Amino acid sequence: MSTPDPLMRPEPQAEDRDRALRPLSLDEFVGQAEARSNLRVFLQSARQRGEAMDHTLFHGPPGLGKTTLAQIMARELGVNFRMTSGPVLAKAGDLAAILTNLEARDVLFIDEIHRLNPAVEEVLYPAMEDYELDLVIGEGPAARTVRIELQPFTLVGATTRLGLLTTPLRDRFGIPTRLQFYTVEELDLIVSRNAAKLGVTAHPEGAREIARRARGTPRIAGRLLRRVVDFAVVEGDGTITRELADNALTRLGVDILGLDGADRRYLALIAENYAGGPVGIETLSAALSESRDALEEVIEPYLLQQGLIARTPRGRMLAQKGWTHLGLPAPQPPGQSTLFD
Ligand SMILES: Nc1ncnc2c1ncn2[C@@H]1O[C@H](COP(=O)(O)OP(=O)(O)OP(=O)(O)O)[C@@H](O)[C@H]1O
Ligand SMILES: [Mg+2]
Repeated sequence: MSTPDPLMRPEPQAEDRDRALRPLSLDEFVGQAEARSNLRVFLQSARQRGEAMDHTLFHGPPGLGKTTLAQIMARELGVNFRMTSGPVLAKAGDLAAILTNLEARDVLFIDEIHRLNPAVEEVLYPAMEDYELDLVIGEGPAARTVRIELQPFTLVGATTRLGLLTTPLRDRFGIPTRLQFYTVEELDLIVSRNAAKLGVTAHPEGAREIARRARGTPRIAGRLLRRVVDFAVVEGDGTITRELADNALTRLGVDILGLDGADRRYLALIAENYAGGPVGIETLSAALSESRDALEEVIEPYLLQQGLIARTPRGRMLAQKGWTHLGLPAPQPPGQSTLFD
């Protein structure tokens, strides 16, 4: 898959230094007000009853804080945090080994849980429901099943693709939680706090400019902040002013709505080659040389949320706001004519 603008792609990268900026408690975690206030209740209840918290599923676009919230849960529960991911668990035995090593009330985090192998998923069902593991020992006629009791634990799953989860797995999560894009105000607070953590001075309008152009995503806000700091250090006096942020972001190819080159190519393709659509996702994927998954998981959610495009049964369409953003006139709806034609 080609990702031409790594700066603006919200997926983690090897060079990601997100860790230093990661909030460690629910109080420090900005935004997601509804999810946060519910989690606060469930966490406290589990603590007071001395029981494992119910299994929790976080879903939503990349970089909105799923992994961060899972870590915060373990911390607030005062238990161990064990982390793995769907594609890593190749065999049922891999998961069994992890499950049997959990201590009472531990949090087991499975990232990309929609990519679990079906054989591994089967092991998860009784583990989630009854804290039991059915293991087959031996082969052929000598094979037998042994049941192993597990410590009660909390499974926290994360996925960018809720639709790809099987129904039985989805149904076993007592606390499904959707994460939303952040508002500019929330991102502003995150950027200001992160600037302080990095020891740089940001004017309020400077922080606001970065927030406005962070695509609703804290991971992108963190990454843009670091790049703007680079410009501030090298070309300014180390202070992030609005003008400096605006200049730096424009030079990085981030436009006033926070769209990057890949986003704009997506919009321009629908406008220029397909007269605004509708156009099918496979066609877009081929024309842009981006995988369908990348379009659906990374590019489209924000464009939809911003009202730049619309999803219809016949494909994607450019919305009025999309035409305006590209600086192009929207075509007249069929059957309507202007005064001059
Ligand atoms: N609410 C928040 N407040 C402050 N920083 C946040 C918040 N949410 C996320 N972040 C920052 O954004 C970065 C990305 O968050 P995180 O890794 O939790 O996203 P994710 O949803 O797990 O992404 P992915 O789907 O790619 O795994 C983290 O380093 C964290 O510092
Ligand atoms: Mg994550």
